[in-house]
Amino acid sequence: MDDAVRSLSETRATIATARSVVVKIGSSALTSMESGIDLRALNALADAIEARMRAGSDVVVVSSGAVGAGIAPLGLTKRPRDLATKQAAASVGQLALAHAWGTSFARYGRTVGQVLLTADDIARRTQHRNAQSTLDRLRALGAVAIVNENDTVATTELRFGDNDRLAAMVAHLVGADALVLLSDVDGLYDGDPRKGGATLISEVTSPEDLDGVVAGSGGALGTGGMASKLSAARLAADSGVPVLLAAATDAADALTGAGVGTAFAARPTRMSARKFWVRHAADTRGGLHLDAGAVRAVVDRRRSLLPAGITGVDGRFYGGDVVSLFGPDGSPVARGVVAYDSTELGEMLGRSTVELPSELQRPVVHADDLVRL
Ligand SMILES: Nc1ncnc2c1ncn2[C@@H]1O[C@H](COP(=O)(O)OP(=O)(O)O)[C@@H](O)[C@H]1O
Ligand SMILES: N[C@@H](CCC(=O)OP(=O)(O)O)C(=O)O
Repeated sequence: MDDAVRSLSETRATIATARSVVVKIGSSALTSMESGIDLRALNALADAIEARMRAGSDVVVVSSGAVGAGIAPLGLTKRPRDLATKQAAASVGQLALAHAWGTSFARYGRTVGQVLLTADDIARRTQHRNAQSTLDRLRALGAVAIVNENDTVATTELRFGDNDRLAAMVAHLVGADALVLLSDVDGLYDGDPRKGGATLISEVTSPEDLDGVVAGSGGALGTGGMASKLSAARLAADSGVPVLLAAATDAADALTGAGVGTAFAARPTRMSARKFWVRHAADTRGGLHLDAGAVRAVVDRRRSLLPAGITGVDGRFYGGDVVSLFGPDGSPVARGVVAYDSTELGEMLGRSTVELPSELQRPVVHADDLVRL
């Protein structure tokens, strides 16, 4: 480890030396309303990413900017608000964006592959695994994956909502050691920096560091603003991936030394892929209502859920689906993979395991498939 890395905090040193990195670039840093893609900015980003790859890291790029890149070519003057025009702009812009990344990395003889994902792809376990294999294979072949949401097919319900969240999901999907969010702002401030008087926060190590922080909306081209970056940083950190939020114009510094921007510490142990999927990615198909004893067993004592503590079943689901678990007051306390169909559970409710036939004696939700909220 060189001296520069040694003098950084542990979180920054981890990001600076991470073997596998997801780099997310926001629309505001890559595109403008008047002229679409900013090729100079994109080339500078590709330079910084290529340098990091040559230093031995694998990099996956999550690139926003499809809608932003489609505005000028379609003769529009502002970011569209309605879904159909946004999707039309994205279809024009994504083509230009992927082409621009391809041309830029070609300067180094590096190939790029386009990976467009919807939230549904991450929520369904087989698609999730397929996306994982594609990203792994691209990496193994030395190509850079350029990931974006599949905007032209993602409907309101199936959207990630913002690419910060998508990037945090991808970081977990590829087992990244660090996530770098590059934007038009040089880090997290305690208030909206556009309003003046705000102070840069250099490091976030616990939720208390965010007390009093006002995360405002984004620019004219950005989607989620600072609130979505904070929630993505929390999601990544919660799953064991440290995050650096920095300005895209500082990409070279962010990717070589990690000495700029705001660093978010990760929790020490990485959540298993299965638990991450249950907690953050999977759609829930129904719910189980628990009595107070079952909530104590599942939440406090980390036990499996047995039929005796279940008082009600919501919705129709099948064994293997993810369901929500609710406490006696109706608030969600956990999520987990259910072992039985909703129709089977009806007769099992409230009964102790020994009273049930042997084929119904497995826990309803096994402790290994259960995440507390
Ligand atoms: N507390 C805050 N700290 C930093 N930036 C903030 C804050 N609140 C609001 N912002 C604004 O969030 C913007 C970045 O969000 P956004 O436009 O969605 O970026 P991107 O396109 O990179 O995803 C910045 O331009 C900044 O003005
Ligand atoms: N998928 C959209 C990006 C949406 C988005 O999250 O944008 P941003 O807040 O700039 O990261 C696009 O490419 O335009």
